[in-house]
Amino acid sequence: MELHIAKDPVQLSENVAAWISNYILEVLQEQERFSLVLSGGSTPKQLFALLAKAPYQQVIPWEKIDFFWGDERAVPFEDERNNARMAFDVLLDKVPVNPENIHVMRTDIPPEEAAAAYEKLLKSYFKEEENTFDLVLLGMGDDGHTLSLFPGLPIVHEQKAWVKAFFLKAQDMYRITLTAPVVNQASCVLFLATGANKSLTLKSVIEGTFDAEKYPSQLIRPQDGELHWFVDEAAASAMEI
Ligand SMILES: O=C(O)[C@H](O)[C@@H](O)[C@H](O)[C@H](O)COP(=O)(O)O
Repeated sequence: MELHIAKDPVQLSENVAAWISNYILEVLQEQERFSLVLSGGSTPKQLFALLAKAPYQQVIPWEKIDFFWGDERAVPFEDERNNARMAFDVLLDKVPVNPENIHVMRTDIPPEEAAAAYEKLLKSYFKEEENTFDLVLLGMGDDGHTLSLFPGLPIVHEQKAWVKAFFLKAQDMYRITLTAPVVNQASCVLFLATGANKSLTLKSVIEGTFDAEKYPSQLIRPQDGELHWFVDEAAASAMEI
């Protein structure tokens, strides 16, 4: 695991944008297409906005990227809580992407059907490849959740399925989410976390003993890939380093 600490959220977004852009260009020297998983939540918004502007808008070969999502709130696309909607508003509507390469988790059909359809899509996209996504962007909630893997829920123990839907009582909505097993087959996973309100949880996730039931973010350990945490000083403030 590699930890990158930035001064504040602005510097963090700048560092991550530069890092991602280099990584995409490097990987595309070896292969034709790049698979990228976008995250929801508020932290990546600033990053997406940067990527939509110069120099990244011009430098990144957007047409070679296949876009996926880590999780989705089962609300209509028009609803501002919809993760895909945020990515379109801030990034995808502003860069030269091919709509055919954007793979949203559908919210216009029952959540279980959407999860099954997404799993089918991923299995056919990755076929027999050893690794799945080239890059997965993730966020971490104050409670240690990532994706829609919330503390204490059965989804945390999923070993087999790549995508699952379930009703999240606490938010009175269905969630559709990738599971830890499919993310752990990715070539590279990058967590973004900012703010003092995440500091104690971040310390437990990174430096504490393994307790995935309590801190689902600990489930993310790519078997054969890289794991990077990009955090700001406030989020890192409780850690030993
Ligand atoms: O749809 C979601 O809610 C997420 O994808 C979720 O896992 C998110 O990444 C974290 O909750 C962090 O969110 P913030 O960046 O808003 O703190």
